[in-house]
Amino acid sequence: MTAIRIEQLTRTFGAVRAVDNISLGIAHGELFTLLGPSGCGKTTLLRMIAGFVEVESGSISFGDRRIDNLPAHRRDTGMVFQNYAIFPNHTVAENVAYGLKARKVPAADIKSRVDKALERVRLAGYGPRSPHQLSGGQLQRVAIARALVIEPAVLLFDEPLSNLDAQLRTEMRIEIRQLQQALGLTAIYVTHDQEEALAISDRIAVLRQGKVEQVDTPERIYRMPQTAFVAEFLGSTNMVPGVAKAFDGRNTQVAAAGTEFTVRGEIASPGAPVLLSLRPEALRLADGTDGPRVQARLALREFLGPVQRLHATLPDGTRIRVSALGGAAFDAVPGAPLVLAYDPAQIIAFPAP
Ligand SMILES: Nc1ncnc2c1ncn2[C@@H]1O[C@H](COP(=O)(O)OP(=O)(O)OP(=O)(O)O)[C@@H](O)[C@H]1O
Repeated sequence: MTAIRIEQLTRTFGAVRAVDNISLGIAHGELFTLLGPSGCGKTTLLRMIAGFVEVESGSISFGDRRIDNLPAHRRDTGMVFQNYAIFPNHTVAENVAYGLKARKVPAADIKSRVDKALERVRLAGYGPRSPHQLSGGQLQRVAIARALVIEPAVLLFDEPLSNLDAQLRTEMRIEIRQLQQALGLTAIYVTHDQEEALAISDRIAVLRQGKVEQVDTPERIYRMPQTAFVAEFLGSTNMVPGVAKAFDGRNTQVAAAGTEFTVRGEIASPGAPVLLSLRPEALRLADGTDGPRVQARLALREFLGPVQRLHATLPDGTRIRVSALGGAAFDAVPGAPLVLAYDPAQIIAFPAP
């Protein structure tokens, strides 16, 4: 059953179409991420769902109930903000109790619900503390407890981890995911961090200039991007322009970078300009096994521990990055010839813009 249905939602600010005719369906128990670069409209869309930004046209429904005409406090959502939005002069317990008091929950129930929510975010016993006695990660957990305690139908996360340092971010995103799965919560999560989106989402909507570019599982978004924008935004890739040549019934040859690439499928008619996305991990140092390959030269090698990043120059001078496993014996010096092998199914072709 669809938990959230967004239909033809639009919001403009002056000349800017922040949200431009977006339609999406989100399932029960799904962690659904809105991902995109700054200004793509993800925060505006989240705030329209929360009720903080007015809907201009279109509709939002939770189950079979239309909610876009309700005030924010009657929408049954809990929101976790980027800046935590914790009241500094109230204790942790009072902060968590806030939504329950506003909903006139009897005092006797408040304490047990607050304790349970703090336990869920691993802060049992922290209720009497003052917020300034907590670390950034603990403050964000208080913010999550405060959103959870009202048992909302939908949990909304607005870049919840962007104020935390890198290590805490990766720890907290696992906590959020585990909590969301354990409680079976439906959640919408806004981030501009592609790794975070890939790591925690059931599905991701990539937004660009107020429109949905692609909606898919993390794996499909990464492996089968439908547009060059999605391919470039998620993970690093090498974009190489080329021209399609013949299709042999299985693969299309593409002239690019002073050489030829073999790409799975009939990607374009002969003579059509294309853009190839070559993920660094889709190329490897040829080891004598079969498969198509291209000649290159080593420009630079970065040793990164588990992997090495090779910067290679293709015959026309185009520079690409190639990931090689860190353990592979490799002692070539800059200028040395390299033979790069690849699987034609791992090269994605887009029509040239
Ligand atoms: N209240 C507002 N008044 C005027 N313009 C706005 C307002 N809110 C958002 N915008 C504009 O709408 C567009 C989308 O903004 P939004 O904040 O939704 O993007 P975003 O993807 O969340 O970006 P960021 O990651 O930087 O927060 C931007 O061009 C922004 O300047």
